[in-house]
Amino acid sequence: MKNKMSIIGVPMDLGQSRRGVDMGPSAMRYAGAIEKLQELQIDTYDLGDIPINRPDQNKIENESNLKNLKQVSEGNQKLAEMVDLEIDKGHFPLILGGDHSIAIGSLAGISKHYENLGVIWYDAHGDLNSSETSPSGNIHGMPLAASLGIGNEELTNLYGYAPKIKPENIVIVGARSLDPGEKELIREKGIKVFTMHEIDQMGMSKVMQETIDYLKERTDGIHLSLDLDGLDPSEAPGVGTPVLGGMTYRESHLAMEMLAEADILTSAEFVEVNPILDDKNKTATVAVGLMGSLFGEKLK
Ligand SMILES: NC(=[NH2+])NCCC[C@H](N)C(=O)O
Ligand SMILES: [Mn+2]
Ligand SMILES: [Mn+2]
Repeated sequence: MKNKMSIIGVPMDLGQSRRGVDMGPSAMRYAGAIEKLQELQIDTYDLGDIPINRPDQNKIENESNLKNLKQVSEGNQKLAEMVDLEIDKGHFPLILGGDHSIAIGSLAGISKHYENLGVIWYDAHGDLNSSETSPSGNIHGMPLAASLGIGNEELTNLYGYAPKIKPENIVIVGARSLDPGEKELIREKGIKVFTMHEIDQMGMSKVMQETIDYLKERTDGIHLSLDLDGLDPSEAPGVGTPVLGGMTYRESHLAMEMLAEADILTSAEFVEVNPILDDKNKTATVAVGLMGSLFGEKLK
């Protein structure tokens, strides 16, 4: 892994309907994210937070059913530019969310640098909806589809090109809440998914080994998009869309340790930390602990 890391906060809460996830970057910084990285001898550049415009409450700004489309795409455009620039400098981008809609901007900025960007989507959800299939109109349920070039053009064509990624370069880990349209897309595109069922049956070690082996041979860079709701809500309660039966704290640390060991990541993001819904900043603290394992912290 690169030894220079750029931290980019994205205080975005407009991709879903529960306020507070905009404070995720602060919560993770407060939980010691920067200090943790410095402890690991990583040259850390904290670039602060990207400004996110608030919607004008007095006017309905778009005709589509996508909530806050304008502000979400504006924020993502800025994020894409910033990520792109940091990679140009040779830095590893670590993005702190914010709701998961920010993956649209992250991937837009990252993917320009790779022919075959791999994506590990660590999440209870597939985030493979489009305006046609979304049950909620929340853009945080759409970033993976948008990056595949599916959905509203303002999202799919963000940063001026589409698609950002290929279906065969994605691995979803921890899925347990998939909408009908998402299941159909997974089947149609042959997207690799390890649901909780497979994690229970195979064990996390085997799941991660297969994920690593699968992506290593077909990609030239790998982005980890880690949604804290991938973990069980008993261990990560501060999320807006919790789903029971998730990956444990230990399984998640093992996954991060295996990624560190394989040394395959070229960028990462931690999203959906909502300190308002949290229990004494527990979820942000878990996120920072996972960053430790992901970036090489050793137990002995
Ligand atoms: N990043 C997330 N937490 N996504 C949750 C998405 C929930 C649901 N599938 C939707 O599209 O509305
Ligand atoms: Mn999720
Ligand atoms: Mn998600």
